Amino acid sequence: MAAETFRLQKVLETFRSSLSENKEVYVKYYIAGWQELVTFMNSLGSVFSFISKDVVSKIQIIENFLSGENGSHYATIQSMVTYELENDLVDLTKRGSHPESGCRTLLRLHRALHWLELFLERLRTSTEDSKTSVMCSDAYNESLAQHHPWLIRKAVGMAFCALPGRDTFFEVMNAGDHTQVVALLGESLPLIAEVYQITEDLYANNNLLELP
Ligand SMILES: CCCCCCCC/C=C\CCCCCCCC(=O)N[C@@H](COP(=O)(O)O)[C@H](O)/C=C/CCCCCCCCCCCCC
Repeated sequence: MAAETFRLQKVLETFRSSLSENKEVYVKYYIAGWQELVTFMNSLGSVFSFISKDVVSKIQIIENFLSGENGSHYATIQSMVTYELENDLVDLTKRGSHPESGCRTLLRLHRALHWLELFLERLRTSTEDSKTSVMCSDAYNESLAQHHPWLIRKAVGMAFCALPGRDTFFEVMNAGDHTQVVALLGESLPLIAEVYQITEDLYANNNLLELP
């Protein structure tokens, strides 16, 4: 079977589809957006496979909830939070009988979405001599790093050194020439930021931002 081709346009479409009219976030499209990003990361080589495996396992956990008998409660992030909290399905302070709740699993992807937003904004405004490894690690240090232990931070730091240059990145995004990629990034970023902010507010209002 031919490997799936990444297109930045598809990421834009899935995150756009994830927002309902009343600004709820559809879980199905949220994880479809992540699936697209995994395709991108897989095309960068096996040095990133420990990262994509983690994302894939989190996507799988959420997909299992979605296709399970209580799947309808997982239609949006909002309904998932209500359902899991009302039914005591979330380990709130320490890991216990619900170590892989939907809320906790999605929180890990949510934090990573912040990294993505910061990184893509750097990429959008970068110049020819900007280094993807520096943009990536600056964005990482400002976001995800504070949630990762030393060992993971070290491994991630090493993986960043293997990142291809800016030109290759733009090429793999598969969205035309540099000007077109920059324009599409400009279109995608507000959507990603909106999805991020809606989720952040929801989690903050329910004291879920530090789930173990
Ligand atoms: C539009 C295309 C351009 C950019 C495309 C980028 C594609 C990026 C795809 C995925 C990004 C990484 C997502 C990482 C999710 C990490 C979730 C997490 O924090 N997991 C940790 C905690 O989970 P639990 O143990 O509590 O269950 C887990 O311990 C982490 C394991 C692996 C390390 C994760 C490192 C994240 C680094 C982020 C930068 C990735 C750079 C990719 C390069 C393109």
